[in-house]
Amino acid sequence: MAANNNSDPILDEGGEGGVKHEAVGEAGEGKGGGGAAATQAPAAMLPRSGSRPQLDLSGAAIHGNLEDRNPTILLPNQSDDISHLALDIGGSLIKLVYFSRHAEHSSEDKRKLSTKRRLGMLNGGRRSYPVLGGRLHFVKFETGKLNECLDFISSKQLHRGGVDSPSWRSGAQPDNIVIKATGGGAFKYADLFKERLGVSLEKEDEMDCLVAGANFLLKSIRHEAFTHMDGQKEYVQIDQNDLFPFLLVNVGSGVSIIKVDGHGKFQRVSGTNVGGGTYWGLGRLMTKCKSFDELLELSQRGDNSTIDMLVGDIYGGLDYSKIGLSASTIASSFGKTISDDKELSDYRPEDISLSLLRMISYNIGQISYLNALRYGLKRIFFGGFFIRGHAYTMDTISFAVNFWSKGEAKAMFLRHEGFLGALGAFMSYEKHGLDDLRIHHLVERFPMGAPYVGGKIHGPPLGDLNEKASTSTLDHGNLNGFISWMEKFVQKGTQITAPVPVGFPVTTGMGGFERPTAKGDILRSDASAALNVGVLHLVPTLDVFPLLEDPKMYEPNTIDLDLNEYKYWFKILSDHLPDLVDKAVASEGGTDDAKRRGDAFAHAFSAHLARLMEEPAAYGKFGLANLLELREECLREFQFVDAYVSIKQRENEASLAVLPDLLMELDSMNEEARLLALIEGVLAANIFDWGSRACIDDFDMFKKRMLADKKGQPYKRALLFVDNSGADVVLGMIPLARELLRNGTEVVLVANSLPALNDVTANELPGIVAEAAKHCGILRKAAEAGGLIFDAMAGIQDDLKDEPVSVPLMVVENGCGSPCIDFRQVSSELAAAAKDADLLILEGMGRSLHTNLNARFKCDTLKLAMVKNQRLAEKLFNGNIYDCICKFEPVHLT
Ligand SMILES: CC(C)(COP(=O)(O)O)[C@@H](O)C(=O)NCCC(=O)O
Ligand SMILES: [Mn+2]
Repeated sequence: MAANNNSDPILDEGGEGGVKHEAVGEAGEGKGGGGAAATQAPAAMLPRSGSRPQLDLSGAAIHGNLEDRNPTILLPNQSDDISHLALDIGGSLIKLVYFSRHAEHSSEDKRKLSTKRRLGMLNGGRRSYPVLGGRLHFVKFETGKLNECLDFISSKQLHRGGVDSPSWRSGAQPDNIVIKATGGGAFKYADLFKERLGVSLEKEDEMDCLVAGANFLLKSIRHEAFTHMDGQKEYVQIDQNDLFPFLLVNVGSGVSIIKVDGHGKFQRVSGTNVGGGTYWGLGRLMTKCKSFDELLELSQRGDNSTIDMLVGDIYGGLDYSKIGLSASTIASSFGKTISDDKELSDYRPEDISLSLLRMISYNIGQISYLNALRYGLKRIFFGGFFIRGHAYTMDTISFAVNFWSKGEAKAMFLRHEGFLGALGAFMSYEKHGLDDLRIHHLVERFPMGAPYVGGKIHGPPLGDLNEKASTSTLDHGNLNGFISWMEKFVQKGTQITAPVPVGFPVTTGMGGFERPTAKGDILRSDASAALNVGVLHLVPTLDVFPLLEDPKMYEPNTIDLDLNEYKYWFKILSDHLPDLVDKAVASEGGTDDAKRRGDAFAHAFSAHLARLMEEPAAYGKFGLANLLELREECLREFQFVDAYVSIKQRENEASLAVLPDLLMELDSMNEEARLLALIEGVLAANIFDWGSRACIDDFDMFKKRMLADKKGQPYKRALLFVDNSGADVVLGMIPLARELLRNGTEVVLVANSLPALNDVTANELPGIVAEAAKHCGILRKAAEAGGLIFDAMAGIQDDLKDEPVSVPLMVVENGCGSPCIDFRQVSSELAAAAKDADLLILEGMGRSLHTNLNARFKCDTLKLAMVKNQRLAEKLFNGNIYDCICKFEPVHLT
């Protein structure tokens, strides 16, 4: 399976987290590696892989000539002095945490800047949090391969603060660089670091670091902690106000048990010398295994009953039920080996490994439980290299804790378990900037390491994309008589339906506690954990949407992705992949380079899908929205700026051509008929199909609010979350916006920050509105007053004061680069624009069906979508494909 094939260079990381050390010096971020990325033209135009705004624009001012198309924008609060690298050098592994800053492009900044001015967001002094725009990467090396680690640091110039740092740019040789490090190796290898990199290691206390790392993770990452029982991972939402005290058990070579009472407040209350080193040491002696992972892998196929003495062995196969012991409970680890006159060589190494693993895991679980009992703690978090995401180890520990505590105490594990110390060391920099981070400032991405930068792409080629048959999937029905513009807009969409050959892996749940279910040779542990821990994008400009009724209870995804759902969406996405690759390659001119990147993208995305099929919870709690966003992020990683760019342009042009007719038709209707035509128009244009029934139809309620109640009180400000380019926005949402403007409502068009499928972006929208405004006085007046038309002509209204101004029509970005929206993480400009809003209109399947169908807001909300998927229509509404949703949720009724 691709996801676990470490020799596949798609997985060969080295650039952006993940793990692989094999790729040292090869990949990079398009700068440090000095590889081919720098020579690729599209790359130069693309903010790499960040679907979120990254700069702190507070206090921004334009320097130089204002007439200049791309004037320099000075960002006084965008600080340079950010710590970049910290290390945890353990006996087995070296863990690196490093930070890379992320630059954004001035053309985008201009639009944002003018929007922020209009929203009055440039007021006030400095931010309340330090600047963190950038990414936190997690990388591991075996300590035995320390040289590779040094090469990696050197190739990326991490010890000099990265390639962006002033010292690097000026070519100066800084002679007194200090890097924070923890773990025994910080002492042992200090001289080597000085010799090879010219840096001094500043030692940080290991316990301090472990606790600081754990506290940071539990505070800042939404799905960091999980339970693991019977092969099932379940993410636990930690209440920030109820985090302390807890027990932190770090299982490294030995085991430390720490009672944590708060930030920097902890006590090492116990420990045991029987830990990971014991398992590895004894295991190595008894099985001749060459590595820890090999030993762990052996255990997967083991049967410990040949070695351990079980209760049933003593009680003639019976349970000892009086004291609650089943026949299969281990009475004595390795107990059977005393009575036989067998030699070591008579036992299977697999069985030995499993017996050892169970012995040590139980023991750790039991000692941890006893300490939790001693201090009255209910939560025990386990970390350290011994766990390494190994399902059976976690199950064994969980079982022990559950068993001894009779279900009272909970064993939990951390996704970044191996990085607690390194993270803590990073936090020990004076200006690490992580202290004030909130969950909503962090976005985790799972890059594959962009292997097209210098590496070769292995695996079967996708074949000649041009040879694939195209079929039309759009079916155009009747127009119900009154929307004659539709006829003029019939344009055939094509879709390639050839499937990508990616096998369905088997389930990997452990399926019961007593014995690990054999699951081939795949060990989902450190070896493949490269794909489990992503890169943390730190985005200080993200906010929680202020109109969410209850942010704590909010869950963006409408359906849970269980394995069955995964299988279904896996197939949909796989089926769609060749078409997407085709479009992406064409969008970059169809060059050889674009083809190569297209292949790489397809492989990388297929590997993600395969990984998730193997373990749906591998990347944290992952819903359909995350899956759809992952695809967009994957495209961006392979430097596809906008796969649908020309399709979008074509459809915008075609739609704009028929807009005048539509507006004329609408204007000839009475108010009531017009509102119906407008809402039907939005729904029809969302898929470009109709003849459907409404499975949720609150139109009459909305009409009452808009028409009957309006006279006294029209909406003050409506946020219209737009979806697709072309007919959807031009012939659906813009006419609806126009109607609201006509009623005296301010309209904020909210669009994606970055492209996703054929969705219109916030950068494209002013141009489209300006074109539409040519045909309509209402739009023209509103767009001019809001400065939109000036934006579209690439100028900025610099005469605007810094106070918020009431503008009738404006465009803001939503902070997303996905077809869906997670209202826990939106752009700060959207959050600012929401302050005075009393109507939300969410449009399209991604934003109002896959996500937010059940979301509640503090103001009236209209959700409009065409259900373009049969299964979903059946599942959610007992309906059919192309049914419509017109869901109106006025606040006074809730
Ligand atoms: C990707 C989408 C969420 C985009 O829909 P939109 O938000 O543009 O209405 C949606 O088209 C979708 O779920 N497509 C997959 C459905 C299918 O192919 O059956
Ligand atoms: Mn869309």
